[in-house]
Amino acid sequence: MEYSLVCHNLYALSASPVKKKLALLGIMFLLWAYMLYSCVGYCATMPSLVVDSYRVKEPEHASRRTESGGRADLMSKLLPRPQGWVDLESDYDEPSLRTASRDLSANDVDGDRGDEWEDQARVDQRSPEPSSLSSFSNGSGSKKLPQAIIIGVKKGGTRALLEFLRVHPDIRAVGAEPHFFDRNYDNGLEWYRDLMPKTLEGQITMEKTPSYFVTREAPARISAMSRDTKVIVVVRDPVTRAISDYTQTLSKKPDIPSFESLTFKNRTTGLIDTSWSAIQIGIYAKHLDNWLQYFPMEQILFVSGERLISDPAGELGRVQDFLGLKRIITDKHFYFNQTKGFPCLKKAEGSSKPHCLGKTKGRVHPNIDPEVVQRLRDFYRPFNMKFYQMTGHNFGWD
Ligand SMILES: Nc1ncnc2c1ncn2[C@@H]1O[C@H](COP(=O)(O)OS(=O)(=O)O)[C@@H](OP(=O)(O)O)[C@H]1O
Repeated sequence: MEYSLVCHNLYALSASPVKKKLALLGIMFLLWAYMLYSCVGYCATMPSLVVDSYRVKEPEHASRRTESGGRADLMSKLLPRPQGWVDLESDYDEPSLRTASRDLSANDVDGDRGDEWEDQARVDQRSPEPSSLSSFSNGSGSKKLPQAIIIGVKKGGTRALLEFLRVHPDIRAVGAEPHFFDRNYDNGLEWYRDLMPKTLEGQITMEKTPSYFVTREAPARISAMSRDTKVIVVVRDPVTRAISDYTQTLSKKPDIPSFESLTFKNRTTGLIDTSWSAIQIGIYAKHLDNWLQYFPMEQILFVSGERLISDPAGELGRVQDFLGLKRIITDKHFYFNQTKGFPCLKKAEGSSKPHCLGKTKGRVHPNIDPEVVQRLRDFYRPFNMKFYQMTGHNFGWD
């Protein structure tokens, strides 16, 4: 009886053209609802760190708007959450490097992020990456702990390296700095894993947090996660690095003392203040010593911050070899942008447009008294020599 009723209804439906259209509309609606449902699910699986960190920076009215507006919330779920082009700065100094009077950026954690909104706007317009798309369509891929980490050094060129590496189809990376092995270790490995993008078999998960290099506990913690983790250190002339570090702080706190006065404990005796983190970070040999207690040299790759600017493809070639990847990132990917004064990508990851790093990368440094620069060169020389010896590579800073 029921069966014949259904048959009858189906027959009636197929008989009338109006009803046919209605049925078609109904099917389309169901398909649309299914896609919407899948899309919300997909977006919800994207790592929330980047978005969350932006929320911190969102103006108050914006967050109020999101809290009150269910629609805005739904839209924010539907829009792709990008991982990339977060030119955030590393302005967190490891507590061990802080002193009450000398750490000028102690209250300045992530204080430079606002400068990068320009870049972020570009990210939001980018189409999802191919691997994201495949995850979207078949739900494949899973979040894995990173197999390779850029551990430093602050102001060495770590952002440039990570953004260049992301062009490689076999590398997926977190955009923001997780600071797991220094600040957020208590959150546990599952928290950390959850920040990672989904990867397919054979893809490498990466992150960069430049403060790890100077964090005493970091090597032991990373080794405890996996002894096989590959670590990459971008090193730069410690004197220029210190000035770059100071320039970053100065951009946020224009009233800080001069570089010259911060450099010395006592200007008359010429005694360098090694408790100032800007100076301390550049004693690479000392920090490396700590890493060598946990990692063999073969698992550490040193990238020259200088060569990353003068020959990005050359340095990227070495990094791809180190990671066991095919050399896909080559000269063809870069062009030198005269206005920026730095190499830029012809096509950023997931985009067809050229891209340079944001304005907090490649700042104009203040002029520093040449005598002070010379004094710092003399100070770093023995540490640099030791570092060249340890790494078997002369970086040419002296
Ligand atoms: N391609 C390209 N574009 C722009 N900037 C480049 C590039 N390659 C290297 N660099 C240098 O990177 C320096 C910033 O280093 P980091 O990204 O490690 O800084 S941070 O620690 O994450 O804040 C930044 O330092 P400053 O010049 O002192 O601003 C740059 O010199």
